Amino acid sequence: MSSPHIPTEQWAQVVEQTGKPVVYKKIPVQKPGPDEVLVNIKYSGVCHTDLHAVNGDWPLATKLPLVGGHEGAGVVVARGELVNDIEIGDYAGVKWLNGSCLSCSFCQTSDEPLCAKALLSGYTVDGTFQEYCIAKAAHVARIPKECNLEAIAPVLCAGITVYKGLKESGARPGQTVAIVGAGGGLGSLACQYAKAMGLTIIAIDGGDEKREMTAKLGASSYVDFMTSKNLVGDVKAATADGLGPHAVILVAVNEKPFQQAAEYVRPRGTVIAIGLPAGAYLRAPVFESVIKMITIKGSYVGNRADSAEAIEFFRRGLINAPYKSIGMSQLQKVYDLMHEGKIAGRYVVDTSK
Ligand SMILES: NC(=O)c1ccc[n+]([C@@H]2O[C@H](COP(=O)([O-])OP(=O)(O)OC[C@H]3O[C@@H](n4cnc5c(N)ncnc54)[C@H](O)[C@@H]3O)[C@@H](O)[C@H]2O)c1
Ligand SMILES: [Zn+2]
Ligand SMILES: [Zn+2]
Repeated sequence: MSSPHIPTEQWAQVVEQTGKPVVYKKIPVQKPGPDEVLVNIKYSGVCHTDLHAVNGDWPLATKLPLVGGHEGAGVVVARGELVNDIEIGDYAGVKWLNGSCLSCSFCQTSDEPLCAKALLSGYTVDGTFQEYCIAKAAHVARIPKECNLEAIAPVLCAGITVYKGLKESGARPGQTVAIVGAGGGLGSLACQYAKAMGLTIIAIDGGDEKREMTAKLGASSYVDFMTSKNLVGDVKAATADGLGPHAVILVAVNEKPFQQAAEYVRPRGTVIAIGLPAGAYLRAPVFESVIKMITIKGSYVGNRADSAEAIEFFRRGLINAPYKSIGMSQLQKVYDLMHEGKIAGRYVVDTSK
């Protein structure tokens, strides 16, 4: 394939100052290093993590100025001289894990997200809210040509993360999982992955739009956290025997549900914390946790194999989560809606607009 034309300047959304609106402006296109690729990002999903980065509310500093975004789907347009397993013209995805050292004990044992030297797209290195983004070739997601780049973008963080979380929960086909924050970006994908895995789903979120959406995505019941007078009782009551769900996937952005899950999870059940509300703590009653033999775990994105598997579920047509499209120039509007909790599903930005 002949080399594509690569401009020297491009449009990007830049965080110049934490806590301030993002700035839509032209910035230079970078050149990939020896072990990197340059991906012409066509579409990027907007994850709540991007909003945490803009707000600077996590105990981990971002680079500044910063180009956010880590659900970027596009086409490889250049590669460094050491890269020989991905071709110019291939579809590729830039994920949260932009790169890792590949040689520490975590990288060696497929726990790359735990690498102390991990590079994080849209956080410690520039991400996908630009037309051309750099990523380490080893970590770039391989996307089959038959996949729609717009629809697959949310899989690159939300999909991979919830797929990994569901696996970490140990829930088996036929068992019940509660998805907390089911109407959001991660939650809507969690509904689809859980359905594909043969799990019964209790969706927990707020409002009727999310109730209707999660029902379409495969949830068999819905508990509205905004109107429920006894959330713990309502979640338990949503299981056939009233003993609670086998697993709980926490993808909400508030602390409260992180303090309730241990109370309604089934004896021997597992609570998986994925959402990262600022300054929040998990809470569990010691007595019940012990006599119910509960497991509580964190789950953080996924490794390269998890990523490939999550993409394969999508390629097979098992994952159809709703998304709304908008030009990248409108990114701040998406953040404003997200801040208000008004987004059902995911927003995907088109970098050409
Ligand atoms: N662990 C990881 O690897 C990982 C990866 C990606 C994102 N995240 C984090 O996951 C969180 C969710 O991200 P997102 O993009 O899906 O956000 P989102 O804003 O799209 O969705 C969050 C959902 O939580 C719901 N919610 C709020 N309070 C709730 C409550 N009390 N009970 C039930 N639902 C409630 C909201 O209504 C919303 O639908 C963020 O904190 C993000 O940073 C973690
Ligand atoms: Zn994310
Ligand atoms: Zn490492």
